[in-house]
Order: sequence, then structure tokens, then C-alpha cells
Amino acid sequence: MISPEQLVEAPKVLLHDHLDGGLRPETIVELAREIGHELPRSDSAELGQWFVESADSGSLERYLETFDHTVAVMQNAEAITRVASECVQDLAADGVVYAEIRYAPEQHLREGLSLEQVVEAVRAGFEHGMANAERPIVARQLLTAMRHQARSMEIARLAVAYRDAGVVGFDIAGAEAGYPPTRHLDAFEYLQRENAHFTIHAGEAFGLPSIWQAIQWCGADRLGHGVRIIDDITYDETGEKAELGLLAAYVRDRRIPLEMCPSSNLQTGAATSLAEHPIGLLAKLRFRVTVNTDNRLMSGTSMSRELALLAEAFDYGLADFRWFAINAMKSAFLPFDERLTIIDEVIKPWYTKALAG
Ligand SMILES: O=c1[nH]cnc2c1ncn2[C@@H]1O[C@H](CO)[C@@H](O)[C@H]1O
Ligand SMILES: [Zn+2]
Repeated sequence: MISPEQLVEAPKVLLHDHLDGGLRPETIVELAREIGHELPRSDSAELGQWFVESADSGSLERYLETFDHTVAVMQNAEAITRVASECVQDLAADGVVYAEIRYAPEQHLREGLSLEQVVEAVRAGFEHGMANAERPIVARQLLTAMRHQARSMEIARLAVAYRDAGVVGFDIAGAEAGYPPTRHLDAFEYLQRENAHFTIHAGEAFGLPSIWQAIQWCGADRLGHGVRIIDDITYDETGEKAELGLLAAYVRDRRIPLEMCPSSNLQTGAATSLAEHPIGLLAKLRFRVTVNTDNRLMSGTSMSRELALLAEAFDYGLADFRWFAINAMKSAFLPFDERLTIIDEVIKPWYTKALAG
């Protein structure tokens, strides 16, 4: 059994975490008071509980409604910088050594900030967070475009403009049903022409067609969630041998990283229980699986907690966590040499020592 302390200490890599889904409840209360935003609960502990319970709706659309309150308090540069810095420090305290944190710049313009000012505010917060974290961490931005809106081309251009200033990629998020990835095809084609990286939320609230479009039409480097790839896997009559459909085989053959977020999937109804979460089977079949938090506030979770839950459900141990961490680091949008440095100098030495001891 791995102790909770060892789980925190273990180097972890996080590819899928929303900035506006990971605020500290105390910070929300303080920021809301400053701007006169009304919250459903005024006590921070109760507010934290409110987010988890409200996000526990079984539907992605209702889960997303809880973001109204976090986005509302992230409309000026100081607030955004504070949230970004605290995010990085919280992840570092939990033993995350590399993180890609995403948010949608277009949602932070209500009080007059420009898209560029939003990215700069997050950048300042990440710099501050990295400098003040209790353990070393590297944090980078992913810029998200909202899939029901029509600003993806603009956000893609923003991601390219800031590629040397802390932004390593692009994403689309929001309600999946009714908003297929191809709606934003021009943005993805533009990013490919620019040699830029992107991931797409797909196969969470909608099935295989969404995953297929994300990969085969849009050219996604990675899949956000991707749990429904399981619908393309069947078993033979003995129940022993898995048979992969063409899409599942393609995803596995091409080593397309799956950014899996177990607790979040239970809340939105993308999975029915942890024991039945597709991550168990997909890991066994050696898909390029990674473990992620999605929204720490809405799920009341952390990286070490997600790993603890998986350890309980699937009997995972340190060797599995090492595999997840290396899978994720290999799949990061950071330049290759920087990825290797973290694998060789941070992840491998720690696990080698822990596994030997
Ligand atoms: O699991 C998810 N699926 C789809 N969209 C999401 C998920 N979590 C958060 N967001 C959406 O992404 C925006 C930018 O961070 C959030 O405001 C939320 O609307
Ligand atoms: Zn997400």
C-alpha cells in the first residue's frame, strides 16, 4: 500500500486541468466580495461543498453551469493573476512537476480586458506561482476556444502569437453534443499549417463520431477524455480477447494520448463507477493513458487523490503511477528536449529509488 504522503511526493504530470475549475473556495469568496458578485454560499467550506454537489448532476451541460461563478470572479488582471499563481502553487504542493493548464480567454473579457491582457495575466500568475511554489514545477498554458461560440480562429491565432511566451497549445471545450469538432475545422487547419499543437475534448458526452472527427478531420494530437473509445472495443466469445475496431486500433497504434479524468467522468455521467471506468481496460490494452484532474474544485480532487482512487479500484501501485507519469510527460506539448529532462532528471530517479526501497 502506498501511503498518502508518498502519493503526494511521487512526481506527477498533469495535462488536463482547467484554470477556472480549480480555484480555492476562499479565493472565490474574497474575489466575489471585492466585485460584489453574489455567490450561492458565503462560507468558503460550504461553497466548496456546493460546487462538488452541483457538479454531481450526471449531465455535462449542468456540470458546466457551475463555472458561471468562477468565471465571474476572473474578470480583471489582478484576480486572474492571483488565481493562476495559486493554481500552480497548489499543484506543486500536491507533487505535480509539470502541468498544462487550460482556460478560455474569450470568457474573461466582460470588464474590458483584451484577449492578450488575459493571456499576460495568466502568464504573470504562472511565473509568480513557479517562483513561489514549495517544490519545483513547470507550468504552461493551453488556450481553449468554447465550442458553441465562433471565436476559435481568433483563439488559435492567439495561441500561435504566444507560443514563445508560455502557451504550448490549443483546445476546444464546452457542451459536446451538437457542437462537433469540425465546426472549428478552419482553426485546426490553421494550427497544423503553423506546426502548432492541439488537443480536443472528445468522446466525453458524445461518442465515437466526435472522436473520429477530432482525429481524422481535425488532426488532434491528443484527446480530452476520449473515454467513449471504449465503444469501439468488443470481446470475443471467451470474454478474454479484446477486439479493436478500426478507430480504436488507430488511436492505440498511433499512440494518441488519452487525457482521462476519472472523478469528472463520474459527475458528468461519462462513466458509471470508478470500478467500471474505461481507464482500467484501456490501460490494460496499453493505450497511451494519462490521469488528470479536469476540475479540482468541481470534483473536490487533486492529482494524488485521483491516483489514490485508481489504486483502490484497480489495485495500481508505484509502477503504474510511473507509467502514467511517463506517458503524460511523453505526450506533453513542451519541446522534446525539455520533456526528456523532466523524465530523466525528475520522474525516473524518484520512482527508481521508491521502487527499490
Ligand atoms: O469536462 C469538461 N468538458 C467540456 N468542457 C469543460 C469541461 N470542464 C470544463 N469545461 C469548460 O471549459 C471552459 C474553459 O476552461 C470552462 O469554463 C468550462 O465551460
Ligand atoms: Zn476538461
